[in-house]
Parts: sequence; C-alpha cells; structure tokens
Amino acid sequence: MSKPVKAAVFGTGSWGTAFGMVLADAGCDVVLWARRPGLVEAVNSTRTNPDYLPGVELPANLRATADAAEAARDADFTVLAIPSQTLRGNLAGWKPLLAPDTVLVSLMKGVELGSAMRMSEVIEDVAGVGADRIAVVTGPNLAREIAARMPAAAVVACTDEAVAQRLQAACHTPYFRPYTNTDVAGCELGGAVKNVIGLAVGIADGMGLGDNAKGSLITRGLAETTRLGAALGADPLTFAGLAGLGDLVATCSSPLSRNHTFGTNLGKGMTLEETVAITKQTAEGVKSCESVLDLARRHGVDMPITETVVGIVHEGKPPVVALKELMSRSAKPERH
Ligand SMILES: NC(=O)C1=CN([C@@H]2O[C@H](COP(=O)(O)OP(=O)(O)OC[C@H]3O[C@@H](n4cnc5c(N)ncnc54)[C@H](O)[C@@H]3O)[C@@H](O)[C@H]2O)C=CC1
Ligand SMILES: O=C(CO)COP(=O)(O)O
Repeated sequence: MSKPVKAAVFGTGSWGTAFGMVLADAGCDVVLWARRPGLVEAVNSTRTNPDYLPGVELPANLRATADAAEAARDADFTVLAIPSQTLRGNLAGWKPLLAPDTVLVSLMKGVELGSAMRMSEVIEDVAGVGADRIAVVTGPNLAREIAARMPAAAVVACTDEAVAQRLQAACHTPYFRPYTNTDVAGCELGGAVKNVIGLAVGIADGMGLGDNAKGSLITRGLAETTRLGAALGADPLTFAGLAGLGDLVATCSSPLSRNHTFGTNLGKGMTLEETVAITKQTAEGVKSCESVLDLARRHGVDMPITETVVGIVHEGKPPVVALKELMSRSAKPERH
C-alpha cells in the first residue's frame, strides 16, 4: 500500500481548519500549525476547534501542533491559510523548515499592500520556489458550510497541470469537488476582488438598496475584475468560472461571508472602528481593496466599484455620497 499523502496546514482559523478536514476526509495525514498552544491542546484533546468552528467534530487523521518544524516535516503539500498581509513575514520564518519538494498551496484571497503582489507571487518571492511548485485553492467555499460537509465545487490552480491534478486528488471528497485550472493569476484575482465586491454588496444591503442593486454590483463587479485580469494576462473566461462568478455569488448572498457582513454593518451606519471591533475573523477585502486599486492604477484599469469601496472604508466617504457618485458616472456601452 502506498504511503498516505502528508499535508501541513499553516493557520488553524476557519478555512485552514475546514480545508484540513477536507484533506483528511480525502485520506491525507494532516497536521495543522497554530500559533497558540491553547488552541493546539483544544484541537488535539477535544477534536474540535472551539475558537473558529465550534461544534464541528474533526477527523482522527488530523492533529495540531504549535511547532512549525514538526508541521512542515515531510509534507507533500504545505498549505498556507493565514491573513494575506501576514504571509511575507511568516513564510520567511518557515522557509528553512519546508520539505525539499513540497508544493506550497495558497488558500488566501488577498493582494499584498505596498507591492500589489498576488499571494503566489509573494510565495515565489519569499520561498524562492518555481511556479510549478505553487498552487492555489479558491472558489465558492464558505468555511462553515464546508466544515458541515455541505456540497461545494472549487478550483485548484497551478501552472503545472500535473501538480494541480495531484492536489485535486488529495482534496477530492464526496462533498468537495475540485476542478483544475492553469490560470493562477485569474484564479487569485477572482478570489481577491470578490472580497471587495462582497463589501460593496454588503454596504448596499445594509443601506436597503434592494436586489436589483445587488445584481448590478455583482455583474459590474465581475466586469471590472475581468478588466483587471485581462490587463494582467489572465484568461477572461476564468472569471465566468468558480473562482470568479461562483465565489462572487456565494460571498454576496451569504451572511456567513465576513466581507459581506462587514459591508452590511457599514451600510447600516456603523463606523469603521465599530465594525472592526465586532469582526472577529479575517475580512480580507478591508485591506485588499487598497492593494487591488493600487494594482489597477499601475495597469491603467478603471475599477469604479473598488474605488468606491476604498472611499467608504478608508476615506470616510458616506455611503449615500458614494452611491450618488457611482450612479452619476458618464453613460457608457456595457462592453468597451
Ligand atoms: N473562511 C472562509 O470561508 C474562507 C477563507 N478564505 C481565505 O483564507 C484565508 C484565511 O482566512 P480564515 O481562515 O477564514 O481566517 P481566520 O480569521 O478564521 O483565521 C486566520 C488564522 O490566521 C492566524 N493568524 C492571524 N494573524 C496571524 C499572524 N500575524 N501570523 C500568523 N498567523 C496569524 C489566526 O490565528 C488564525 O489561525 C484568508 O485569506 C481568507 O480570505 C478562503 C476561502 C474561504
Ligand atoms: O472566500 C470565501 C468564500 O469563498 C469566504 O468569504 P469571506 O472571507 O467573506 O467570509
């Protein structure tokens, strides 16, 4: 019998833990790395993650450690599931510990502030590994639903199709159906920008603007995501897939989405400080709206919804003023 695939998951938050369950259910031996020894103890002794997925029983072939070297040892897949803005610093520390041929897998949906790099680019930069050893998992994958083993499809992307297929096999379960894709840039941009559009839709929901507004924001949000992707060499069709439309629909419809909920609170009139104070988990779009806009400006791409979100979240623009500005932009053909 062949050895089980070994996966290390760095980050024991909601998605790291839920994706660790998927890998374990697919037959991998899974080690979660957590920062806090208290959480390690809770995961190993109660077989639950009380902080992020209370009430969910974790599989027996999944355990936790606070020792990064122990987690990384001999891992076929090293999965990164921490907030995007913390990746560079953390990965620099983990680099000497990585197993020699491990494939680095990003679950993160953000763009780095300052460099405007996608997460796979940060990984390549910091870990110094080739693109054929970096993969991305993305799509409509709300962690709570996956942890309840509710059905979902996903995309596993790598420039090397064979590596994407290995990862696909390692995380394929009766409830989690991964498709491969070689358009890594498109898949990552779809995931990062949907968080920004999720904030916009949340704000509209909080303001009570109705479902036509929601449909319009999702569609025009996808249009500006696709424009950015095309400027960066991504395949426009990727955005009609799970990493684009699929994730937008899930995020913009669900109260489980942290970005959507964050936006809803702002739209209801909470201040940024009040909203941040009640948000316990990572809402990537709050920071990445600025890096996405930075990326768009570097490439001369117009992203009016992203610009509006930056205005509301970071520049104190009242949502009613932002709405008026967005609606009074010059009239245009739908495609240009
Ligand atoms: N939760 C979800 O439904 C999904 C989340 N994602 C993405 O996965 C990534 C991780 O998100 P979640 O697990 O949901 O976030 P989370 O907020 O639930 O967990 C974040 C984890 O990172 C750790 N962490 C926070 N700051 C850190 C630091 N400075 N250094 C090291 N570790 C740190 C936390 O202790 C926690 O274990 C994000 O990029 C998110 O967009 C993607 C798909 C689904
Ligand atoms: O990426 C997600 C679903 O695919 C999770 O969305 P939130 O980060 O907004 O919760």
